[in-house]
Amino acid sequence: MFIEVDEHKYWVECEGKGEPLVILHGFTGSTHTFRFLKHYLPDYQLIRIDLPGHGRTKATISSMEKCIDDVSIVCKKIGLTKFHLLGYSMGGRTALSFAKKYPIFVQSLILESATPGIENDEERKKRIKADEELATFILENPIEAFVDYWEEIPLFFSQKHLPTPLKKAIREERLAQSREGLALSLRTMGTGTMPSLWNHLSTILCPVCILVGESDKKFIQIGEKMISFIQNNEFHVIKNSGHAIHVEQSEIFGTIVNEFLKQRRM
Ligand SMILES: C=C(O[C@H]1C=C[C@H](C(=O)CCC(=O)O)[C@@H](C(=O)O)[C@@H]1O)C(=O)O
Repeated sequence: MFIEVDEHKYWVECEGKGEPLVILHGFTGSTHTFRFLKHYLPDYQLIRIDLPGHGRTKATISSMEKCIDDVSIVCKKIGLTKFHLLGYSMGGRTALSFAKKYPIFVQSLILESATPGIENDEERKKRIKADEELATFILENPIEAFVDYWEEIPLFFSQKHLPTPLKKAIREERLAQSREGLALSLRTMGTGTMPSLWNHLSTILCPVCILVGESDKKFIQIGEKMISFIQNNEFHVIKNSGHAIHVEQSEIFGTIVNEFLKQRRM
């Protein structure tokens, strides 16, 4: 269904019964990304939202702040006052930003391969420049050229061993995104553009489950640093997986999420 927030229209998929879990996909993803999770979470109401620039959502977003404000209104409009929140990569950055600003909503937080942003000003400026160059590349080339590039970044090397049908499905989801939407996402909600949350992690008081892939060295380091600031946390390094654990180790991912949620019921 579409939920309107000002002039924006968010595509939201809701299914299942039980405690609510709001799920936020990653860059190039959509509500399709986590549809499989219903098989591992039969006792939950799953709410998947297409983030700005992705899927069927129509939102000329201006910032991460505006995105999480919109998400808060979407959740209120569908009757959610308290929910578990799961985010993957870009969705993890968004979930963390949301939990910092709207803690009253968040029963527990699950972060897959997520960063709280970039603390160092010089590093942040470099990332903003890199994301701008990527956004320009996306707009100046066919979507196939971007997806060809994106599939080859080191973060996804471990996906090369995946079964062909699964690789095909991931590629098709990426090809289905609009170039304008992806560029908008990078320019307005990118890792460098978003305000760094590093100095705010200690204010996150809800239970936090952090998952990273064994071969994703960058995000293992980020996760290990994050848990030193987050009071109530559990940290999982998933064997035989890279950045997209939910793809590479779906069963382990679903089992950990289900176990974590069962111990944090409302
Ligand atoms: C390449 C880096 O950052 C990008 C990688 C992962 C994030 C993501 O959401 C990818 C999801 C996917 O394609 O499966 C993306 C983001 O957070 O927006 C980052 O731009 C990196 O080395 O940090």
